[in-house]
Amino acid sequence: MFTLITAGVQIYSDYSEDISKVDERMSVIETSYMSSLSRSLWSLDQKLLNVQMQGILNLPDIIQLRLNVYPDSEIVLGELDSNISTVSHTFPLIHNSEEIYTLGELTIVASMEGIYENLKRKVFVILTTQAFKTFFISILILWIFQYLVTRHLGRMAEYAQSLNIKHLDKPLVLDRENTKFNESDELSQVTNAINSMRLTLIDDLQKQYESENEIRKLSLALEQSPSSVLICDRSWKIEYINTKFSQLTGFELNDVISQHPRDINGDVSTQHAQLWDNIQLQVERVGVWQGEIHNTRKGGERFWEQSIITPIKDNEGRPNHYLILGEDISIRKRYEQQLLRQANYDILTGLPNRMLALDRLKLALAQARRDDHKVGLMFLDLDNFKHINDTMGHDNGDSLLIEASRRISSCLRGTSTVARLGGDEFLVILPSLDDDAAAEQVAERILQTFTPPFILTNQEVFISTSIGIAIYPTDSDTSSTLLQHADAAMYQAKDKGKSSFQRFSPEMNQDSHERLQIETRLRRALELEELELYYQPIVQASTGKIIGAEALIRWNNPTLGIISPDKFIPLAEETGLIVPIGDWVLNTACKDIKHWQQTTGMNLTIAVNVSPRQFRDGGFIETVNQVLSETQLDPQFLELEITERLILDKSIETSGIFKHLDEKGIKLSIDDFGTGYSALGYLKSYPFDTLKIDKSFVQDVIESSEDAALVTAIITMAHSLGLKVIAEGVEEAPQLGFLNQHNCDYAQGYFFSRPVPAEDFNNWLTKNIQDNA
Ligand SMILES: Nc1nc2c(ncn2[C@@H]2O[C@H](COP(=O)(O)O[C@H]3[C@@H](O)[C@H](n4cnc5c(=O)[nH]c(N)nc54)O[C@@H]3COP(=O)(O)O)[C@@H](O)[C@H]2O)c(=O)[nH]1
Repeated sequence: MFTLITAGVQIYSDYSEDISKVDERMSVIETSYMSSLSRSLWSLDQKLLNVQMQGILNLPDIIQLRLNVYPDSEIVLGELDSNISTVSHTFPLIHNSEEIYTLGELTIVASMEGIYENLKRKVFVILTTQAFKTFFISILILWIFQYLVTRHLGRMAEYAQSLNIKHLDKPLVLDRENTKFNESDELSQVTNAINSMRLTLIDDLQKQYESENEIRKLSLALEQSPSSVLICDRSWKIEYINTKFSQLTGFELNDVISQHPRDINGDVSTQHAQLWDNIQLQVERVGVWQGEIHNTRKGGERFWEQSIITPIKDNEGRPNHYLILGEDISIRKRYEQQLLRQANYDILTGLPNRMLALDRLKLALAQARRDDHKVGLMFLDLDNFKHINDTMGHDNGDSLLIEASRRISSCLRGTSTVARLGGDEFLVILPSLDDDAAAEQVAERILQTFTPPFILTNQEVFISTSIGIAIYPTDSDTSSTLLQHADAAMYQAKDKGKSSFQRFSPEMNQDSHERLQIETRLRRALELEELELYYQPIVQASTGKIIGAEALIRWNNPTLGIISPDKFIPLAEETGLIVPIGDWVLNTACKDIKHWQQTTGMNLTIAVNVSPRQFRDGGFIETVNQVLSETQLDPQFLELEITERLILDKSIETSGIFKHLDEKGIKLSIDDFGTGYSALGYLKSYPFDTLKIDKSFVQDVIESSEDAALVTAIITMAHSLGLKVIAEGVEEAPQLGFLNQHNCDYAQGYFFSRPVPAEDFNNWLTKNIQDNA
């Protein structure tokens, strides 16, 4: 097109040039001939006129001359062919003298044929050359375009066609060198665009893969969720249930699809409908509902479900689905009910426990206040229960408690409450009493029901109970004070000689207060360093030479003064405080005896008392090992004093502990021998080294022939079993004489020394060594 236009322009320009040549010729004729023609005409010189006109006619392209001579003659030269194109110019012929005369006019007709012929030729030549030129240039351009562009476009097209999800690994690379000139040309741009599209595609595919994985994972999680899952549409119509839901309820999707979750359990009660109205309202307003629903399985079985219901919101935050997560909590519910029962009832006896008893007491007091009645409160504690429990074992102890609770209950009216507070303590609440005497009558009846023996493993056992009574409103109008008063009265009854009841009187408060005070202060005695060890020497009976000492604890409280171990050890045992206290005693005693061994160079033994409660504590052996390793005391110089009570306590697995202690080389002695109730067979079965004759026998050994016989028998028996014998409570020389006479090995008592603080013991030790040197 461009070539055609330029060719057209060139042809037109040549044509215009040829035309202008004609015009030029005309103007040459005008300037060259017109004045001479005018003169020839003025002078009427026809010959010259003809010559001049012939001269004009001979000019190129001029084919005809028409000379109009005014007024009416005309001279025509040349032929005019009507088939050819002409152009004519007419020139006036003017004679310019003094006056101007227009003599005629000359019309010159020029043929255009030459011009047209010339034009045709030129058109042909131009078009032909242009066509060739265009053709070759086009070929060249096409080739260059093909080399530089088209083949790359083809490569791109081919790449784009082969581009699919599976073949995204190779980038598009053009078959050309990358130079700085082409690095940002269109092909590079397109290539980069395709490659970045490929990367975006890879990225998108990766994301799609990840999100598909995520969706798959989530849907698997939903499907395999241990909770039941139910999804409803925005109108609360079920759309989806997971496997757990089907397992839990027995319903398949077809059973429940499009139903409201409220309706699937078939409960048409208004209460159930109300619950679901509340659930929907709360979920829509608050965004979550949590609670327990009593549901029904397909088979009709009821179960408790813990549910969480939340909306699933769309991107605009509008709920478009609802998610119901459920968990079968029937077992937990049952367990809770059981716990509730356990929380309120004593498992062993089935009686109300302390918590429920206190509730009932408060209720009884409120009612009595309203009705202006009295309430009787009895605190019962079985006498010597601990001994039975320790000696006959816990199973027998349990049977005894069950039978005791049965006997107590049998003495009461239906409106009364008997509760077990723990251990061997019971509480009886007598509501709506008319007078104080009524409570005492009940107490009397209870005491009587304890008269017949209890049968424990075919053995008759006599057990009594001590009862403390407090009356509302006479003794107090609050439940806690009434309880304290009944407790104080019970202790008084025990002190009175057991198997009795005692009405509360204000003086009793003092005793129970004291007990409480001791307990509270004992808890802090260790950390306040109020405990101290006293040492009492143990000597060879024949020479009086020291062989060791017994560690005896003392409690020196700034407010209560020196408190005897008899008073606080039982309390420490009851409360469990004996474990940390016993650990402290063991550690201090081993440390002190190690010190005296080092200062005297003697192999002194330390005897330490161990309570059954310490044995029951799982960490006893570990504590002993740790103390020995910390104090570096050789185990053979530690003697643990164990009472018969421990041996007879079937609830403690003693033999393993004894075995371990024995293997370790630790000495074991049986303390207070003779005060126990049981057979002596155990002496053979346990690895004892020493037997300590109780001081009660030693003290009367001179006056009482029975005690003398007993002491003699014990020494003989112990020796026959390979045991050494220590006689405790030796206060007088005759007692020592008797013991020596009967070959008692060792002696301990005021005769030698009272238990004294460590410093005094150290002095005594030094003197004893000097005396026996
Ligand atoms: N579990 C622990 N029990 C301990 C510990 N320390 C002491 N106790 C026990 O407390 C009970 C009372 O002890 P205590 O008041 O120290 O009485 C001891 C001696 O003082 C006393 N004794 C010693 N010689 C005589 C004497 O000649 N006459 C006399 N009337 N009394 C004397 O005997 C008690 C020693 O008893 P025993 O242990 O049986 O050898 C007492 O049962 C201690 O066991 C402790 O750390 N842990």
